[in-house]
Amino acid sequence: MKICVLGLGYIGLPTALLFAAHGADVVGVDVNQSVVDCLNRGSLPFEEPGLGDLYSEAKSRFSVSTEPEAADAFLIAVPTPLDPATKVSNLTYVKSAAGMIAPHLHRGNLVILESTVPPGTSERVVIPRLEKSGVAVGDFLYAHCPERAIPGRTLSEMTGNSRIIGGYDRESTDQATAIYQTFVRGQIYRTDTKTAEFVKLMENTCRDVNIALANEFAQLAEECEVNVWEAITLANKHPRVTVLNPGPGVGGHCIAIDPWFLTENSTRCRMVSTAREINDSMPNYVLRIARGLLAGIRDPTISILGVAYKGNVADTRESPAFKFIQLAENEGYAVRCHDPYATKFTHPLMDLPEATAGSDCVVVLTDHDCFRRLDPATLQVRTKFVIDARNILDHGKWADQGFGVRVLGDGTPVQQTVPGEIAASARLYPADAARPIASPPPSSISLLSPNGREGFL
Ligand SMILES: NC(=O)c1ccc[n+]([C@@H]2O[C@H](COP(=O)([O-])OP(=O)(O)OC[C@H]3O[C@@H](n4cnc5c(N)ncnc54)[C@H](O)[C@@H]3O)[C@@H](O)[C@H]2O)c1
Ligand SMILES: CC(=O)N[C@@H]1[C@@H](OP(=O)(O)OP(=O)(O)OC[C@H]2O[C@@H](n3ccc(=O)[nH]c3=O)[C@H](O)[C@@H]2O)O[C@H](CO)[C@@H](O)[C@@H]1O
Repeated sequence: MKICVLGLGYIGLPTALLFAAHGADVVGVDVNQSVVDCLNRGSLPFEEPGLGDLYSEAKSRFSVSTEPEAADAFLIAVPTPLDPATKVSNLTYVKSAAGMIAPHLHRGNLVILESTVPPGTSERVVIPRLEKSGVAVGDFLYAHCPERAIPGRTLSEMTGNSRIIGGYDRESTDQATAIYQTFVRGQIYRTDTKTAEFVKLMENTCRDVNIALANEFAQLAEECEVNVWEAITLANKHPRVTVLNPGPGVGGHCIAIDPWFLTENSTRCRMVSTAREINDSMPNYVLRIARGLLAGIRDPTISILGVAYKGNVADTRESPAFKFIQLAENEGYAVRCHDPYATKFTHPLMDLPEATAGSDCVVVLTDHDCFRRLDPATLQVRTKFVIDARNILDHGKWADQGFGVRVLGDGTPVQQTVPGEIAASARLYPADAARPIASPPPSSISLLSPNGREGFL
């Protein structure tokens, strides 16, 4: 079996390597020459736990190119970004990938779309472009097989998760199922292409709405001067309640985008767009807290800890840090950023001492594990304020070092946080107490539920 995988990013590369490691001959195709050069040098274009070992294992059956070639199966894993101005999906890359496959497509070949797309895209956009080959769908096989793996645990989820296979017809579903069964240990569920497209978007929209609810709870709790972290922990003791974690906003290439794909053609949606609005407003809310702390300080400097969209990853796509920084700079604050994982960002990334030197407020935006262990005694700040927008720091330790500690959702009225103090409710419910961990989590796990339940990431 020869498989041609178009798009060697966070999804396409691990998928291509898994196929190769399980016996297929794989040609990985990427239009970005630097990705191809990087792989040809034997390096990886990004980091993901286990990917280096998998690359070594798969190397002998894996080659890379900027052009597709004839194969038994083609898999499309190219980006599907959101147009920021219109909030409509940008299908340019998917269209181009289908157009690149067409000249190589033959009767009996299988084409799989893994990219996340609005419902109906396979039928309306992808299949017609593939048919320009002169082969009609039915004579070639087609399936939409959305990816569910979570960055930071991509390989274990790609192999262990259940999958949805949405075939154009029975034969397409059978063939696609057979290919995935070479490495997927999870259950495979069969459906049609449009339902598969819809299911993927529902999954991420469900998560976005639930995070929005947690973020709204955080704001409501503060209005009531209640610590939301304690409240969530207790609410989650109910057997049928699972509240997620509030935070500074929702980023990444999926959760912040896919709800718009689901609703882009709808005139009915209310809850989905409201959830997007709430999550997108969280940087404003965190900045409001900073504004309260920094009032009266001349030429204030904010130090951002974490610009990646979530803990223990380098990816900054759609990170809430972008909006927070832009708002902070518009407010007249100087901003200095530190992130031990991220390499690409709009602002210079500094090491920790440089990013915090002379700072008036440290703001934790990303839940990298290394921040949990940070020793505040080593920081040469000017004013000792810290805002923990992820509830991950050892708050007692920071307060002992003279920091005024403000945790997102801790219920402290802004004006009551003074240097050297920790909010009473935050002291009552420090991060470690709020998130008991029964056994050490895998290093890639960054978010634990307040009650430490599995499946909470
Ligand atoms: N990253 C995730 O966690 C994740 C999870 C599930 C689903 N998805 C979906 O998978 C798709 C890919 O996402 P990603 O994060 O891997 O993207 P990515 O940006 O990491 O990688 C995509 C790659 O495709 C290449 N490319 C663009 N056009 C091409 C073409 N015509 N032919 C060949 N290569 C081309 C780009 O150069 C890039 O290297 C998206 O639709 C995304 O929504 C992503
Ligand atoms: C349904 C689902 O699980 N889908 C996953 C998701 O992967 P992801 O990495 O984008 O997802 P998250 O980890 O949820 O992060 C998103 C943002 O939400 C913030 N967040 C999270 C939890 C919380 O309680 N409070 C928060 O504030 C977090 O910091 C970050 O900014 O989409 C992928 C692509 O489709 C899927 O493949 C993958 O299965």
